[in-house]
Amino acid sequence: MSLVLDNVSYRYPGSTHGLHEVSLDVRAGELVAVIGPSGSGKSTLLKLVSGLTTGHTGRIVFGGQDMSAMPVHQRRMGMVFQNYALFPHLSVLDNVAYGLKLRKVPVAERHRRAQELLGIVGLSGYAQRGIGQLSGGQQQRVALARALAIDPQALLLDEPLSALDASVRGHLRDEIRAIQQRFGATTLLVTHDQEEALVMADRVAMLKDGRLLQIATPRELYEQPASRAVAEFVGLSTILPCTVCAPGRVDLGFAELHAHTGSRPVGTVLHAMVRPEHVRADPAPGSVNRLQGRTGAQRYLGALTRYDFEVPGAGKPFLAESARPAAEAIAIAPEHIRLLDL
Ligand SMILES: Nc1ncnc2c1ncn2[C@@H]1O[C@H](COP(=O)(O)OP(=O)(O)OP(=O)(O)O)[C@@H](O)[C@H]1O
Repeated sequence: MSLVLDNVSYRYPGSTHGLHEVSLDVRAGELVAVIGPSGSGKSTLLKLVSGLTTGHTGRIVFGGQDMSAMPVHQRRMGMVFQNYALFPHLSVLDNVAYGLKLRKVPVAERHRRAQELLGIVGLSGYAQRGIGQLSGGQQQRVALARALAIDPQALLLDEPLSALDASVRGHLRDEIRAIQQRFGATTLLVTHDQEEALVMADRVAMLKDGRLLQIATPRELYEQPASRAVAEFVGLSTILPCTVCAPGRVDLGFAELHAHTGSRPVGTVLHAMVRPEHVRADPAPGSVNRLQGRTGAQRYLGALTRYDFEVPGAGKPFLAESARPAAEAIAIAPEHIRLLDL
């Protein structure tokens, strides 16, 4: 079932913070990751969809039905939060079966279903354990099994992996994605981990100051950010102010470069963005967009070295990545200069 937010706004009582005119459309079975700086409204968005927070304007429509007046437990949405919110006094099995008990499913049936889900999340032998006897990763799986037990039509995941260390996180991330696809659950995933968003999501929605800046596939978001705020938040880049000085050319003050200026008239002021992997080291003399300078700070990353390349007059270095740092010059192909309108 698809989830549609249509011009949704919410303000916390007595404050100006919240969500401002957010419209987005999550297709049936799609996983949309919600990213953005701290305080941008990610959790607020999820709480409004879940019904834990009420009082928005605009419409939240799930499966064609307006959810505004529907109580939380009728929404058939499975939720997993950062702190798991498991019941410490209940066994693993009873935690997973909890939502079914609320829905008055008979005991034998709910235990059967809970066992089945524990199998799916890889915890078959743990049904009778207490929550305190589980690792963080195992607790996270219980939370996921509990969310899935009610056969949800939507999954709302708020930083579900943030408490886990990197190796468990990577593994569980793949598992959550596989389970989500298997269940075909329409999913919103809040994360502050960009890599998690890019790897797991069909599309990524970026919020800032309670507003939706862009929703796009991970590739589009990285390669074609719609604004400077998105470009700065997603991945590494060098962003410099520039002016269109002729069709197909921009003036950065210290150099003129060939770039795809499109229909922008001469004199347009904007920003040029370059990703580090698109900075070519030591191009032949006479190459297009060749810039002379010197390599500054270097960080060895194994297969690659990430380094600063200082071009006189640029004001800040170009961030570059290549097998070996440039000795005296770099070049950036015109198609790799992304122009961002102000
Ligand atoms: N109960 C509340 N009362 C007033 N303001 C709140 C309340 N909860 C959150 N806010 C404010 O609303 C804004 C959005 O908060 P929200 O928790 O949605 O952000 P977030 O993007 O999830 O942040 P984080 O990444 O830090 O978890 C913030 O400015 C926050 O301070």
